[in-house]
Amino acid sequence: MEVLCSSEAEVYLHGGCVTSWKLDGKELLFLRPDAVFNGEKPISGGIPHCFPQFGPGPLQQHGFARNMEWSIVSVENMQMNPCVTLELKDSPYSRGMWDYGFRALYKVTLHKDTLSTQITITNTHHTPFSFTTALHTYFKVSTIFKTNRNINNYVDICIYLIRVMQASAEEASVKCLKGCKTLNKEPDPRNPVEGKEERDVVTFLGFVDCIYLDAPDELHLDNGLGDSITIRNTNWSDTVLWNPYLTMESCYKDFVCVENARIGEIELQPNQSWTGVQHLIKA
Ligand SMILES: O=P(O)(O)OC[C@H]1O[C@H](O)[C@H](O)[C@@H](O)[C@@H]1O
Repeated sequence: MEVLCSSEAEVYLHGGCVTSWKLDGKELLFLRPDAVFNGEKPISGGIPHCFPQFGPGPLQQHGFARNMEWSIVSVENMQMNPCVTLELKDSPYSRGMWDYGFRALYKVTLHKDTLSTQITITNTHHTPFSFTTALHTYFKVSTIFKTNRNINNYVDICIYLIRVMQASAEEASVKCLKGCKTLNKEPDPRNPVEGKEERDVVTFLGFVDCIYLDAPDELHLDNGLGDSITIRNTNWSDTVLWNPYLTMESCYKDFVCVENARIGEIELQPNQSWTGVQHLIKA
């Protein structure tokens, strides 16, 4: 997908995953170095789906939608903005894990400065079902710990200290979460610790795996690379921040996940639908 040569996006049918969003050639999403595109596992990076379970829970971590092949329903040009709609339906594979009929429609629209996604889940089963879900968006960032050299001499120490002093300009941060109730999944994801976010500006200075309940419908991400991205949503009530720190030593300095999520179960009656909209807007 491309808009007047200034913005581009890439979408894979495997997992219905947006893997790239570039403005003027600059990538704003992140693909982990362990990402593979052979269909053998979910694509690690971009905007993977978590459905029908955010997790942890009885199904595999983050559910099966990110493992499955989605299909194209339509490709349109909406007032010069390319738009692709993908579909995922239950199959013997999904029924083996979650025995319900469903239809997911995922519409991805690329505007000049905005990447918009709309997901609609419909219950096509004859009984109600419940699910949790998220868009597990990986953003490319810089953190203050990023240094391309080992700190082993006086010059390196000086460079490192200068970087730390410049941290406010160079590190990724998220604004607008102050006051939210938090469920910190560290140290035990199955028994999250309740709390409240007191910071105006949330940074990623170590391992982060935290749910923000009833988060605002607009957040601001500073990626530490000179870009400010507004994350606006409708119906995605919760937010999850994740950075794996040293558990992913090769790449933790280069991305953060800011995930629009529904942590509490959504129940759908037969033929009922739920829709969540996300806009990523480069300021
Ligand atoms: O490695 P994955 O299965 O993609 O999951 C990566 C992470 O996703 C979310 O942000 C969860 O809150 C984390 O608990 C989980 O570790």
